Amino acid sequence: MHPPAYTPAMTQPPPTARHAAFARLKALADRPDGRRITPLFAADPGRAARFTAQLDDLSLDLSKTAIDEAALDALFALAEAADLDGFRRRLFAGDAINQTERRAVMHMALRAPADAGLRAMTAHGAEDAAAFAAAERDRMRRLVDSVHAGDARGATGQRFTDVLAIGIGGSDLGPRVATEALTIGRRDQTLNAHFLSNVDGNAFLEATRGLDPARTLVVVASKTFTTQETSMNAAAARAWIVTALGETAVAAHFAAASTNRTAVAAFGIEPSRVFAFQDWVGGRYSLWSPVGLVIPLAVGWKKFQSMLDGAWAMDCHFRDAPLRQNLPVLLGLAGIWHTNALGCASHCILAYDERLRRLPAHLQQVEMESNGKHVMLSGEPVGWDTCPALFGEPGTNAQHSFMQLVHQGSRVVPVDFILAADPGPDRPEAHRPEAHRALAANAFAQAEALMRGRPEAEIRAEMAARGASLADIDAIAPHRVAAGERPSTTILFRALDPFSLGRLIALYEHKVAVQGCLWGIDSFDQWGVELGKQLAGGILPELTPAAERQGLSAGPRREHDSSTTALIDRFLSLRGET
Ligand SMILES: O=P(O)(O)OC[C@H]1O[C@](O)(CO)[C@@H](O)[C@@H]1O
Repeated sequence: MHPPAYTPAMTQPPPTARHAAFARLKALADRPDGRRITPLFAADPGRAARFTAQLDDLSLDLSKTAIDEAALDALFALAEAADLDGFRRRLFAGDAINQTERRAVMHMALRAPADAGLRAMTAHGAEDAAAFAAAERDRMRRLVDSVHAGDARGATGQRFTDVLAIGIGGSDLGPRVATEALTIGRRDQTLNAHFLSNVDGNAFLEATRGLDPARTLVVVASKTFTTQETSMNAAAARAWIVTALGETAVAAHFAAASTNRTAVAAFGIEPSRVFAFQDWVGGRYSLWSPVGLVIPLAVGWKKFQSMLDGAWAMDCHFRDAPLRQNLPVLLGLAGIWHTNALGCASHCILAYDERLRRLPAHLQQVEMESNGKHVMLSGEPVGWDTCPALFGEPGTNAQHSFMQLVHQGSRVVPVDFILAADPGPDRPEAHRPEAHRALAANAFAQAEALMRGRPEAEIRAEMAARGASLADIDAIAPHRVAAGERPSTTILFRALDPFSLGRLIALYEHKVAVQGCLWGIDSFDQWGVELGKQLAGGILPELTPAAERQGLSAGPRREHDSSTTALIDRFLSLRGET
C-alpha cells in the first residue's frame, strides 16, 4: 500500500518538552508514597468527588489510583507538551492525522448528523464526511427495513431469519461486541446474527450450523476486500449458497461493506447491496460504518441509530469539554500514569456485564493495534513505553481465573471496572435484581480489595482469634497477605442500552487517540501486521499440492530459516503430502 502524496509535512512538537514531562511523572511516582493510594484518601475526604468526572449519567472514578494533584498537573503538562489541544482540533478538522497512510481520521462522521459539517481530507481534496456517511446510512436503512418488512427475501421467496456476518479484526470485533451487547439475554432480535472470522473450516461449520441457506443473508465486511481470511470465508459462503440454491441466488443472499468497490464487484455482489465507506475510517473504528450492517439487521434500525447517537454524544464531549473535565482525556491520562510513571506493562478490562463479554477483545484491537508502536511520527524511536498489553473477561468470571495475579502477583496490573447500575429498565422481568446486585457488589469489592489489600497483622489477628497455632500463623499468614495499593478506575452508568453502549465504545476510542498523541505516535496505522500477512501468502503455496495451486501466486520459493523449513516439512509429512 503506497500512500498518496498529498499530505502536508509532518508536524509534531519537538520531543524535548515531552521527555521532561515523562521524567517528571517518573519522579512523582518515585516519591516515598508516590505509588500509594490509601494515604490520599486518608488525607482528603473529598477525594472521590474531586477525582470523579461525569458526562450525564456516566461517571469515571479515578480516585482509586495514586494520581494526586501534583501528578494530575504533570499529566496535563505532558498533554500541553504534546499539544493535545491542537491534536484534537486537527482531528475534528479532518486533517491527515494518520500521517503514515496520509489519511484523515473521521469515524466520528459516521455517527454525526448529516449537517454536522465534519469534513475529511482525501486525495481529491476535503470532502463532507458527515454527508457522505449519512447518504450511505440511508441506503443501509432501506435494505434493513426491506429485510425486516419481508420485502427483500431469499431466492426461494422465504423471509430472512438469519444473518451471517463475515469479516475479521475491525470488520468483526466491533460489530460482534455491539450485536452481542444488544441481544444477549433478549428474545426480541429481528434476525439471528452469526459471525464468521477465522479462516478455519471448523469456524465455518460452527457459524453455519443449523442455518438454512434459503433464509440466510450473508454480509461480507472488509475495508480492503483483499483480506485472505475474509476472501476465503466469503468464497466458502458463496459455495454454500450456490450449492443449496443455485448461482442466481447470490444476488439475493449477499450484501457487502467495503472501500474497495472494484474487488466487491469482482466477487459478484449486486451493486445495490454494496455499501461504501471511505479511507478516513480505520478498520478498528468501522463498526459505525456499513461494516456494522449486521447490527441493525439483528437489533433494528432504531437501536442502531441510538448507538450512533451515544457515540456522537461522546464525540461532542471530547471535542468541546475542557481537557480537565474531559472523560477520554482523563481516562487516557490515567493510562499514561500507569504505563509511564508506574511502569505497568499490562491493563485489565473487567466489565461486570455478560453482554459486554467481547468488549476486551474489541478493545484489544482498538488499543493494541492503534498504540502498539515503537517510533514517533518523525520516525525516531519513542523514548518511553507505549501501549500496555490488554486483557479482560466479564466479571465475576475473571475473579475465578486471573484475578489472583492482579491481587497478589509480583507486577501491578491496573484495572478498569465497568458497570451499569440498572440491568435493563425496559424489561425488568428479564433480570433477577438480586443477581445484578451481586454483580455490582463484586465489582465494588474487587476495586476496594485491590486498593486496601490485607496486612499481615490483620491476618495474624484473625487466625489467632480462630484458634490457629503460632506455627500455623507463621506458615500461612505471608501467603494471605495482599499488599494493596493496586490501582483501578471505575466507569459507572445507568443502564446498558444502545445509547450508553455507543458512548462507552467511543470513550475508549478517544482515550486511545489521546494516548497516541501523548506518546507522539501514529495511532491509526498498523504496519506491524503486514509482514506476517505477506509471509503467510508466500508460505501457502508451499503447503498446497501442485494440483490445487491454481489461483495461488506461486512466486519463487522463499528461503526460510531452518526452523520454519523443518516445520513446513514436518507439517507436510504428518499430512502424508511430502
Ligand atoms: O477489513 P479488512 O480490510 O478485511 O481488514 C481486517 C483487519 O485486518 C487488519 O488490517 C489487521 O490485519 C485490521 O486493521 C483490520 O481491521
